[in-house]
Amino acid sequence: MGFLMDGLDAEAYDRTYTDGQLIKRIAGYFKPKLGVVVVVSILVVLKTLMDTAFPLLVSNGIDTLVSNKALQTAIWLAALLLVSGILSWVFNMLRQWLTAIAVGDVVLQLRKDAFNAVMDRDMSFFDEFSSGKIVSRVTSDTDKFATVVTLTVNLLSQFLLFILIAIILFFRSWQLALIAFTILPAIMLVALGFRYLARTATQRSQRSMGRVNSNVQEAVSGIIVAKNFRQEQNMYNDFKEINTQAFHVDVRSGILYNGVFPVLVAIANLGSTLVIYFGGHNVLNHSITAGDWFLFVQGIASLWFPVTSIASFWSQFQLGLSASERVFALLDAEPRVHQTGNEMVPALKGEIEFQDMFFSYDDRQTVLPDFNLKIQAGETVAFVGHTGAGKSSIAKLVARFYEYQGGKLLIDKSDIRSFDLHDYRRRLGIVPQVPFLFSGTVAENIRYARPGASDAEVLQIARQIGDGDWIEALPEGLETQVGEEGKALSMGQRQLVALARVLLQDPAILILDEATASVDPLTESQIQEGLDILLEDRTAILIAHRLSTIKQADRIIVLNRGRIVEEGNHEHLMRQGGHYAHLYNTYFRHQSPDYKPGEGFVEVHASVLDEIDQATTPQPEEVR
Ligand SMILES: Nc1ncnc2c1ncn2[C@@H]1O[C@H](COP(=O)(O)OP(=O)(O)OP(=O)(O)O)[C@@H](O)[C@H]1O
Repeated sequence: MGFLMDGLDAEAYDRTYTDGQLIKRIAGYFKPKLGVVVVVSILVVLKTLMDTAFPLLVSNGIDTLVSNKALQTAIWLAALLLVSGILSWVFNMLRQWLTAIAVGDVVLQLRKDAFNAVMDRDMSFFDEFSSGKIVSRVTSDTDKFATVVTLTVNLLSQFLLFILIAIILFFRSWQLALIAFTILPAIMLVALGFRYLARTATQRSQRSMGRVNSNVQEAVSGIIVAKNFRQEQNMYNDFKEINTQAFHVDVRSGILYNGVFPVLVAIANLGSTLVIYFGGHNVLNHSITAGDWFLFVQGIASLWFPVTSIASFWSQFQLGLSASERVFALLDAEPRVHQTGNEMVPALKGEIEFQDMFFSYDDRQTVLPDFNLKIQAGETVAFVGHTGAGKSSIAKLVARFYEYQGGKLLIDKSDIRSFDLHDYRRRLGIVPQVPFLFSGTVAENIRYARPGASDAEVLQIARQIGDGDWIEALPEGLETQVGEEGKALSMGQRQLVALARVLLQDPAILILDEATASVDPLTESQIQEGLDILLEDRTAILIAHRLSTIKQADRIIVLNRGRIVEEGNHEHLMRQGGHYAHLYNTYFRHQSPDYKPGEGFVEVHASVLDEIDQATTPQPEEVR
């Protein structure tokens, strides 16, 4: 398919299931609805019987009328046709109604399972897969799953009709039935060949739609940046390319789907021609009756109808089948973080120890080659270092968001892998660099840490930070709506809410990825006060960007390319004239209260400067 199909390959966590496996899995979802499934099956049989009755009644009616030309027979025939027509309609309606209810319930369950699966995935999963694609798996793919089930019920009903009519035709005249069936191999060949082509076309079509979705989602999320850099046209160009690809994929699928139907109808018509010709002959030489001939002409149309109509809704069927495949692949995705036990973590002192840790996100780059560090319970440790040194990665490992490949991580001397993760994370407070708030009020967001907390507790916690002045500044105090992702609050206010939230949680270990965004001096001092309270009596890992926070730490760890190059407190490290002194000159000097441009540099040893120069020169990628 060439460049047109670029980017439409399967995701790393996609699996290929056989149709049999998929149908078995779908059937599994219907197990709790066995009662409804049985009733629907009975209704399908009843409706099919009523549909079969029509050609049978007319055929027998013709023969009866030929031998006994009574008006009463015609009236009876019409009445029976009417009754069978009405019953067929009633059975069909009930079947559709019950199927819709059962399928609706199953989709509800499937969507819950898909959502839970997404919630359970490790952070590496979200790094690898765009939110747009994940969203479409939980929403539209589960909907398409419903389509496949409804179509399967229709298909079953049509095949039942096929079998019943075939049996009747063979009973009436096996010779004519054999003639009618000569076209079966050709029809099967085309239908089966099409089935494989349709599967590929449908998967491509879904993937291209997934690309369109994630592109739109990313464009909307990053609109501020795009506008700021006047990149609207480039974004439009990217979208145009992806959208055009989706168009080409759809056109190809359309040609395939619409091309096969006329071929099947032509073959079926050939069968009808044969039946009309040989049937006519048989009537003339009295080997079958006129009624039988009618039955064949009428029956043959119904006979091939299921096979040809499969082709017409095969596209939807395939769409549903590959959507189910994508949903099941999401449910079955292997976790990357492996726990060896599920010990409960009732309380923690907060001692953290990295032993010979080796960590990389992927096989392209090593982040921590051989990391050793012991953080005492209650200690506040600030990590500093150039961007990409591995500071956040260390915090993410303590939060057990990612799997490490070598060494050990001990919490209170127990292997982190032995913990029940949900329980462990309850002892962990995380303040991310960009605090995320959920739509709702400020109070609801603070209460997120402990849903059972009373209004008074929330208020008391909020007042601990900056004497509660920040709450007074909010238009409706704690009842102020924060807007989507907290966008109705200033960045400083969002940070204060995030601090209050962790304060309410009262964790044993605090991880603070300090915001780089500058806030006004008043908010800064409020945040600092909040931090003072937060850091008391708990272990804290600070990914520090503010000089004031760094100075608060008991120990500063200077990282360079995943290795500890210096450690100590601010004064000690400043005197050393090493990496920290260099970082101070570069990042922190201007935050000093007595900062004057061009002044206040501390001396850095020439050997350290050389080392830094070498480190910043691009090196071949380091991979273990
Ligand atoms: N999710 C990820 N997938 C792959 N590589 C990653 C991921 N997150 C970080 N990295 C890489 O790991 C290395 C360490 O990143 P990390 O975020 O730990 O650095 P940092 O010291 O916290 O930097 P900063 O101060 O800029 O946040 C970097 O080279 C980065 O590109």
